[in-house]
Amino acid sequence: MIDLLIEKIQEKANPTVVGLDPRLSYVPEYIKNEVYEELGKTPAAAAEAFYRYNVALIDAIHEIVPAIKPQVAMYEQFGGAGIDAYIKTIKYAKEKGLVIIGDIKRGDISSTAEAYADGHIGRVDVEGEKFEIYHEDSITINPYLGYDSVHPFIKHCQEYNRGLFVLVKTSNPNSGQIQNLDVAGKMVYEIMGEMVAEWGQQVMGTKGYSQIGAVVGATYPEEATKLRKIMPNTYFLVPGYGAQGGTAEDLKGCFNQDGLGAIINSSRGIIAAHLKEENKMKFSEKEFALAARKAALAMKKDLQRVIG
Ligand SMILES: O=C(O)c1cc(=O)[nH]c(=O)n1[C@@H]1O[C@H](COP(=O)(O)O)[C@@H](O)[C@H]1O
Repeated sequence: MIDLLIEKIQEKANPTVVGLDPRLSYVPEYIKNEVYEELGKTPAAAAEAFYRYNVALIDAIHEIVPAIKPQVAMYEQFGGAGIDAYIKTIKYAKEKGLVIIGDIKRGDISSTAEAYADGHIGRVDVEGEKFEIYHEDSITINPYLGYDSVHPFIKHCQEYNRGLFVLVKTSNPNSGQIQNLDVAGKMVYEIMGEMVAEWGQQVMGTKGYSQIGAVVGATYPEEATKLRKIMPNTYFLVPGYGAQGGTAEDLKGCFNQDGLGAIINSSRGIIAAHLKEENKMKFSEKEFALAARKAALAMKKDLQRVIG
């Protein structure tokens, strides 16, 4: 997965991942009206609205960005239909050549982690027949239960050429409550960074980076710079740019000298660009995907300032 991700980043000259975190309030009225007519005002209609919205967004951005990151909570809140919309979105994006980072943030004891790993980045077994269910190229996981909870995922990265992005230093305001605790002279996030770097050595790709990446928030540039040194061969998935206040300047420390090492996420900043005050007059309701495309192009340009 990591080699493919790097290839796509280089091909598009753009280290951006678009977060597909749909909300009904972002979906234009004409799409909602269509699905409500077909399915009523139901969870199934909400899920179908998300799918149609995503298809238009993917059509508009797939030539600009290398990857998407669908956030599973947005879909699974609507039950089975929501999960179907999540899977259909992934299949559609893969047909368009995009790399998929499934933002599922799983973490549990080893036997349960195996089931998550089988379903998301491996195969499920039904009486000896193997099935691939979600088709993500990589997923996010929460490592704070320790190595036995992470190992089943690493095994699948080896077996199926998949990737992980492991939460190390998250972007949210309270992330320091635990992640910045000082433990014998080191911060918890630094210790986690060391562990992730070490785990990653088991599954190195061919371009100097591991299949095991790390989530490092754009909102904590100092921590990101420290982690870059602790984890030279680890790709960073960096959320927090845009809507959460992270700027291109804050991202400098996330990249290596080779201009690689980080992929920057923006969700609301791209997929809800049509709702920004300054865009409301520029784009009609039907042009929401064009607004997203313009936002993705603006982000690409902004990032080029820091990586050259
Ligand atoms: O793992 C993540 O993707 C993630 C980790 C983190 O530390 N902070 C964070 O915001 N995220 C996700 O990144 C996305 C950020 O969305 P925007 O703030 O709208 O760009 C959401 O899907 C979050 O769940």
